[in-house]
Amino acid sequence: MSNRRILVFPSAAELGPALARLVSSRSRQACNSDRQRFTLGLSGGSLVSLLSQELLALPNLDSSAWVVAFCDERLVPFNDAESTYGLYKNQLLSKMNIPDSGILAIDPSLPVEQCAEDYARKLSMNFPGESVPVFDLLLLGMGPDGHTCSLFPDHPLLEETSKTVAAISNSPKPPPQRVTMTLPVVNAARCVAFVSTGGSKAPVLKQVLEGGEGPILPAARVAPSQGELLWLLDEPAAAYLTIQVEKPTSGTQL
Ligand SMILES: O=C1O[C@H](COP(=O)(O)O)[C@@H](O)[C@H](O)[C@H]1O
Repeated sequence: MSNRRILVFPSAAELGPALARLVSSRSRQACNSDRQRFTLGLSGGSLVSLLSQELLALPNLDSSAWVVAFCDERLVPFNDAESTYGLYKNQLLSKMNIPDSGILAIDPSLPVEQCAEDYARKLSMNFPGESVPVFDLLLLGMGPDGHTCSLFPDHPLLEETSKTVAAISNSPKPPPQRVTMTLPVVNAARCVAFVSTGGSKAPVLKQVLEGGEGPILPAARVAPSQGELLWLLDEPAAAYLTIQVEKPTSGTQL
């Protein structure tokens, strides 16, 4: 896996600024390319506060040409504490200069299957000419069970090949109803970066990154076909790894 890099920071406090530099550098690259815009997919969970805090600390971050979508979303009203969009709206998006038309959120008033179809339509309209949307950067998290987006171990959605967005009604992690990007979208991205911190992730990270006897977990199925794959970890999360990792310094290119 030559396009995979595993970067281990002493703590989340050191990882955070590097994550912000990654977003900012990929934004610059994309906005300066023929595409003239930066397409970013966000995940929920522990990423929300870390990313929000670090991006807002960057001086002069121009997000006027950003298109932001959500790698997965929980089917709850936006004012529910479980709404990923709601959390980002309060903590980050309301403080940036992204045009409203550049924020692609689900319609939580719809039944879950229709909500997934509606969200797939929104993605498709914003990626004209692409049968599978190709994002510049997808930021992913991973649960202690190895799930990423709302793709859970042993779930049939892992085998989805025709839809870009799928509905799930029986998520083992509450809330049960969610919509999620599928693996074809994740693996089409130009860059996918996982962010994983804390000792509770150490056992599953070993299984995902080093393999072994167990089943192939959802996060281990993320392997962008043309793009790069970055794992940004802190030392507690990386504690059980025996493979070679990078220990970044302030000069490390991301
Ligand atoms: O439920 C979810 O969990 C994953 C992992 O979250 P974390 O709090 O363990 O980092 C997250 O990436 C996903 O977006 C979310 O819906």
